[in-house]
Amino acid sequence: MFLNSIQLQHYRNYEQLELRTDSQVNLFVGPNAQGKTNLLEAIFVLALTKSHRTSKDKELIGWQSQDARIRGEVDKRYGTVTLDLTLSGQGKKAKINGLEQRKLSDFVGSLNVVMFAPEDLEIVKGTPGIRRRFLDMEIGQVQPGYLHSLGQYSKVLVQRNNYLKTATPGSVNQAMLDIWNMQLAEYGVKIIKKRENFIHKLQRWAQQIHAGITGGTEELTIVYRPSFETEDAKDESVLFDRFMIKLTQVKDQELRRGVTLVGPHRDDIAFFINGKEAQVYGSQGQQRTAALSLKLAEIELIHEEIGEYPLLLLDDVLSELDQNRQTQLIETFQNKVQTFVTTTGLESVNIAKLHDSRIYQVRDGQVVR
Ligand SMILES: Nc1ncnc2c1ncn2[C@@H]1O[C@H](COP(=O)(O)OP(=O)(O)OP(=O)(O)O)[C@@H](O)[C@H]1O
Repeated sequence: MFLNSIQLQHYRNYEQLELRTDSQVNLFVGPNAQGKTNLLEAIFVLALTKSHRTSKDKELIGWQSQDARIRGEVDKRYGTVTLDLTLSGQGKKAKINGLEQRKLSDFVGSLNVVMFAPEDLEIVKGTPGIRRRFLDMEIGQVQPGYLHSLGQYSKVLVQRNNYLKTATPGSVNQAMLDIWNMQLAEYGVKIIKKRENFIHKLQRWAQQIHAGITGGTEELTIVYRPSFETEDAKDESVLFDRFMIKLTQVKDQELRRGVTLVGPHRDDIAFFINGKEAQVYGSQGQQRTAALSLKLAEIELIHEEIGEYPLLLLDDVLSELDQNRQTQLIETFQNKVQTFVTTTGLESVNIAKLHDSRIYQVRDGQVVR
């Protein structure tokens, strides 16, 4: 897919912006704190309705304004679509070709993006919460229904946790807990199945790409770590039963601690390089290469799932990659993936390798071609 243009209104430090983005590679150059990341973030938000760096939508709205608007015109396989997203204190409104979407999950997936930013190193070395967020964002883009199951699961989880906080082993209303358990397991199993499937496919691509970057010296493996045994579960009903059994087993512990201890909200994934866990034993360079392989794998996976390539957003990462990894990255996206790159200086970018590129200067919320 190809983003022809982007318009912003009251988005962070952009009062008004209308920008044609008709090159394959779009380089945004400027000193710190001018709005380079804000622009990439806006494209990301148009795709996922959420920012990659904050969960508070209020932060995205210009300080002097009540709402922020993002509009993008996207060429897709079957035609051109105009996407509109409005963020305000009252929530979000999304339109496709002027038609308001009843559910945001119907809008997500109209534009697909893969963002690679310095903080993505945290997917390998950070907390499980960061990895779950990564999974949810990526699966949500390509699997219709995933975000809906996730939303339903979260609602049940909040209610169940509220109940566990007040109940004690002596006063528990088992009938009520059973209802929550069944709902939790019903939505939870759907999430687990989709995560398993996604990781399986991602690992196939990531392994191949990682071997390419490291000249075949490193083998990357991605392992799903659910909060209960899911292996060899033939179908969803087996998983459902295992989930319910596990909830029964931890019931007393949950009542003591006042929190739900089993389910996809406690899942994790682990990365292994040549059989050793990267989070524990990997060097900074190995972790960075693993994160890069993961992002490049995502590009291929999205292509496999939806039949077209996503946009690639590279926020301030080219300068951090050595020539070998930069070349690998450029060769992966060259000619097939429209790319948006931010950098403070062009000296670290191997411009000679880029075809059809355009340079934009970013200064204080203004962009000049
Ligand atoms: N809601 C907002 N309203 C207005 N301005 C904002 C808002 N949020 C952030 N800003 C401003 O945006 C600027 C930061 O922009 P951005 O994060 O895009 O920087 P950048 O150009 O990518 O710089 P760096 O190279 O340091 O990453 C800061 O000046 C900040 O004050």
